[in-house]
Amino acid sequence: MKAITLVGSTGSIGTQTLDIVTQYPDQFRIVGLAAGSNVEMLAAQIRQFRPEIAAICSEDKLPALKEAIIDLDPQPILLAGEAGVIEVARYGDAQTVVTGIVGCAGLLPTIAAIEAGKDIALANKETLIAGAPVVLPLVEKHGVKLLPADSEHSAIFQCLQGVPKAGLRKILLTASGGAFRDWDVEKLADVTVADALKHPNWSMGRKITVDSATLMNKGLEVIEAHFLFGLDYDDIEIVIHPQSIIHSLIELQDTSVLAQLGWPDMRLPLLYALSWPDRIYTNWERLDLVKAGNLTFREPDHQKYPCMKLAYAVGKAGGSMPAVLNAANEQAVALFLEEKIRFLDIPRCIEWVCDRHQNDNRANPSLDDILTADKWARQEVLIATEKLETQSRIISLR
Ligand SMILES: NC(=O)c1ccc[n+]([C@@H]2O[C@H](COP(=O)([O-])OP(=O)(O)OC[C@H]3O[C@@H](n4cnc5c(N)ncnc54)[C@H](OP(=O)(O)O)[C@@H]3O)[C@@H](O)[C@H]2O)c1
Ligand SMILES: C[C@](O)(CO)[C@H](O)COP(=O)(O)O
Ligand SMILES: [Mn+2]
Repeated sequence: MKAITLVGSTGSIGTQTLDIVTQYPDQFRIVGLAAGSNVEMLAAQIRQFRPEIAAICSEDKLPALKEAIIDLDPQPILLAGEAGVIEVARYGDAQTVVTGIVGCAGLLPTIAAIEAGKDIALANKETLIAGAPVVLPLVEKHGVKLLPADSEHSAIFQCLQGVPKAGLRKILLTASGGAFRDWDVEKLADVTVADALKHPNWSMGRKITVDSATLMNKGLEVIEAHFLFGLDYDDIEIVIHPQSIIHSLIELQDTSVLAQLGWPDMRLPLLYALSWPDRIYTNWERLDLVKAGNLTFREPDHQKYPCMKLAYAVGKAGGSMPAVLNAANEQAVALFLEEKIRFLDIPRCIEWVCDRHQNDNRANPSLDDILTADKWARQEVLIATEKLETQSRIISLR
């Protein structure tokens, strides 16, 4: 029985992970749960999974959480705030921590889990994109496993089983193309939040769904793949695959290509991150290639979606620049979701902020450097939106 802790338990990744635990009570048990502010759902999860410890980040929600489970005996340890979430991440005999927190908010809990010797089932990609210069050495130092749960990186990881490290030549990251893949570029100026949240294939949290629509999710995943698998950026390619059946591919030195296929269902990469190196039998719908139908592929449109090239350039720059890109994206997407900026302002703001960090890029950033860069970038986005508004200047996109 594997003991797991789940941070971000009330979100898309979190609830799908708990669906797995519910289906396999003989395989998994929950040690800790942590959420942001959804006190009702967290209370229900505590009641169902009876963790030893739980935390809610929004401190003002702690009294309501205590009240909601006051009848439980024994009581879990209940904590609040960022410190509480961090404590959950490092607590007890959990062997694996599933990182389902959205954004760079997942960085410190992930570091705490690694330092406590826990394997990481990595769904939260922002943690690695922003924090790799600190996270990867800690993974090495503490001898823990970093198991990819992002669907593409799980596909690559699955294909790599049994492949010698020197055998890998290229990674081919597939992309659905997001909500606007069939829209004319002229129409993107006026898209609404509701439009952007209509992902063609996956049901996900709001932030990542907008990232899929801007293709920044794919740009972030290029950086994620570089850090996870060590390939140069020029050997990581993006291919648009509208059906999201092939979850990515690897090309080997002899030009052979291996792929992992399945229905677009995040439970599969999550389950493999928890069961690796074993495989657990499921009664989930098997892939039916005839039912899946035609599998098509096309080149990414870098004119329509500048976020991908921006991410490649930032990844190659390295240092603290990926942390700046990530934070600027988080802030810009949040402003878009609040209907304070337009969809096309997202890449413009990010590029403006990254341009302004170039001379301050820290080649080997410490954790403090990363956190400082993150905070700076979020502030800079607010300045960028004013510039965009007042100067109505169209920043030339590369
Ligand atoms: N969803 C997918 O299919 C998918 C696939 C691949 C990778 N990912 C990655 O997985 C991560 C989560 O994505 P998601 O779609 O599950 O997001 P989501 O549905 O928005 O859920 C985010 C979770 O994080 C919690 N949270 C937010 N801020 C927090 C904080 N400061 N401390 C503790 N918990 C906090 C939220 O809590 P409350 O709701 O209680 O506020 C919620 O449980 C992202 O990094 C995403 O890129 C997601
Ligand atoms: C489900 C997924 O892994 C989230 O990262 C996938 O990447 C989303 O689809 P898209 O190809 O980025 O649109
Ligand atoms: Mn993905």
